[in-house]
Amino acid sequence: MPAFAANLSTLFTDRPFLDRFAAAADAGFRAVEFLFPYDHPPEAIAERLARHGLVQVLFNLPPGDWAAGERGLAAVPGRFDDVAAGLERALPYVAATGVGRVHLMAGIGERSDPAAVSAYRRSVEHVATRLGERGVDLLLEPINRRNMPGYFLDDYGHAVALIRDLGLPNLKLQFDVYHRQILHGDVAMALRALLPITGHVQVAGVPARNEPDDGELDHRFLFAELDRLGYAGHVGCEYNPRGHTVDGLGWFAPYRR
Ligand SMILES: O=C(O)C(=O)[C@@H](O)CO
Ligand SMILES: [Mg+2]
Repeated sequence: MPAFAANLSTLFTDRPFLDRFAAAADAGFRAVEFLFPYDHPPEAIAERLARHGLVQVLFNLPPGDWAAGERGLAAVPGRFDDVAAGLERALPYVAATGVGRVHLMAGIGERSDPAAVSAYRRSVEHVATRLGERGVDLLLEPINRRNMPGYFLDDYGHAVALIRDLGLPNLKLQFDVYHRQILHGDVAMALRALLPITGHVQVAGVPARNEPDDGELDHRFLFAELDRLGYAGHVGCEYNPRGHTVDGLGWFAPYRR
């Protein structure tokens, strides 16, 4: 049975961020992930993890100025220094939480633009190398453009080619089942092919991005498939609940440990 992580940026959002750790633990989760921790000191997050016996499995490196529309800077030409500074800003959170993997967002840009392609490669290589010195994985996540208009990395082929080409042992794919289905479909076959380079899996129903029991995919089949494939990581529950988070956790009951 796969282990599940509550995404605290999308679940339990009826309470302040730091109170979501308790809610996740009370609901039976043993692990959490979230998008960004940077509004809170690293020690405050570490304290909540310890208090509730939770493992931190993932968060994102700083994305630039989100309010201004930035969605990461890795593929934005001329912003390498900001990417490097973002990594330094994140390192105290990596140390405090003990997280084993972080996601680097690519940003807005075109894969047909050679300057963006080479900026992305340079950023990814730098950040992965620095994280590798600390035993931390760097993840790249293809994201569909309906949810994130203009996002550079909206293609599995591009992500996989870069991961294979750089050949860094700690550089891996963030396989978000929701985005995969919207971008390319063929989810189970892609899991089979890409599991060796997959560092994290996330899930949501398609197309509404609600609970995984909702929509066109059979979540029970996919979770069993992850077992058959020997996936040893976590599945991040990155969905927007239909109502109150706890009321929608019926799908989770058979997987609670
Ligand atoms: O949008 C998603 O899907 C994510 O996983 C976010 O972490 C994007 O950063
Ligand atoms: Mg995701």
